[in-house]
Amino acid sequence: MAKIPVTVLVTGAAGQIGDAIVPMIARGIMLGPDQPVILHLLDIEQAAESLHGIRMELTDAALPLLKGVVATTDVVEACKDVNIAVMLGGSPRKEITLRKHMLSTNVSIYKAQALALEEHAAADCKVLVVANPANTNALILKQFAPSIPKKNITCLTRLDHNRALGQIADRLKIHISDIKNVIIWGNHSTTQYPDVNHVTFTTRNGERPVREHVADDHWGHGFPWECILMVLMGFHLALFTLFLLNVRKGNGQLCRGSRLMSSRGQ
Ligand SMILES: NC(=O)c1ccc[n+]([C@@H]2O[C@H](COP(=O)([O-])OP(=O)(O)OC[C@H]3O[C@@H](n4cnc5c(N)ncnc54)[C@H](O)[C@@H]3O)[C@@H](O)[C@H]2O)c1
Ligand SMILES: O=C(O)C[C@H](O)C(=O)O
Repeated sequence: MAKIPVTVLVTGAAGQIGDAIVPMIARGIMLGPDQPVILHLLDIEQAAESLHGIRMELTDAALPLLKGVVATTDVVEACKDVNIAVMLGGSPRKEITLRKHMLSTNVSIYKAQALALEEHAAADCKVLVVANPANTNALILKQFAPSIPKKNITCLTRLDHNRALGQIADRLKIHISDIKNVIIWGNHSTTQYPDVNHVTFTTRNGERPVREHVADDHWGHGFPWECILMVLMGFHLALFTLFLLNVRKGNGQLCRGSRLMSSRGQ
């Protein structure tokens, strides 16, 4: 028997991440190949044309699992009967800002959207907050949508763990599947502590501690500020300071410029 469609809200659907994940949700990548979906796409007036374009692309694709699309700039219409909300809407971080600098803009957006979800979404709605500061936005959402069970509200912070894995793999020229015991303490901000103290990686001779290995080689040459850090702090400490900074701030994105500031495709 065919399953009942699940209504999925994507806020900020016309943005970079929305553009990438909306077709994935419509193709069953999020909920499975036999789960029909109805998509509710929300964005602001300034993005209405892009939103319309996304809707037209979904129509053109004639996706078998897609049972309906509501593309709107009206938060109440967007939140009606929603079972799952993926919250991307908000301002992204620019090159010189930190995630906490997005508080004033994004928190007011999350308050309004929480009130609409509280009133119009399904009682057992599940919410994933992505827009930054993701953990604070999730907290605001919980405060202003008290009838949504707390355990149903989460925010995306796995990126920090993946980023740490990627940095270590890149550094040691190994695959991420060979790395164990990365820990991220704290939240998705510059106050987090990506902890490599217990990290090991697989070698032909068994498990080796990462800290022991990186102390031996010559990483960091060619970047003047890294060399300065190394002189000031000593090689080993500087190495891990750079690792901390890279994971906390997502420096790869800083290199790619403000248009690609957030992590589309990561
Ligand atoms: N938590 C994480 O790991 C993580 C990873 C990547 C990106 N992010 C965050 O996700 C968010 C989206 O990233 P992006 O690259 O798609 O940004 P983007 O700027 O390309 O897209 C954001 C979209 O939100 C829309 N928007 C703004 N205000 C809105 C509102 N009130 N209601 C509905 N939509 C609104 C914008 O018009 C835009 O289309 C950013 O806040 C970014 O910092 C978080
Ligand atoms: O840092 C950002 O603003 C986007 C995302 O949260 C990231 O860590 O890459």
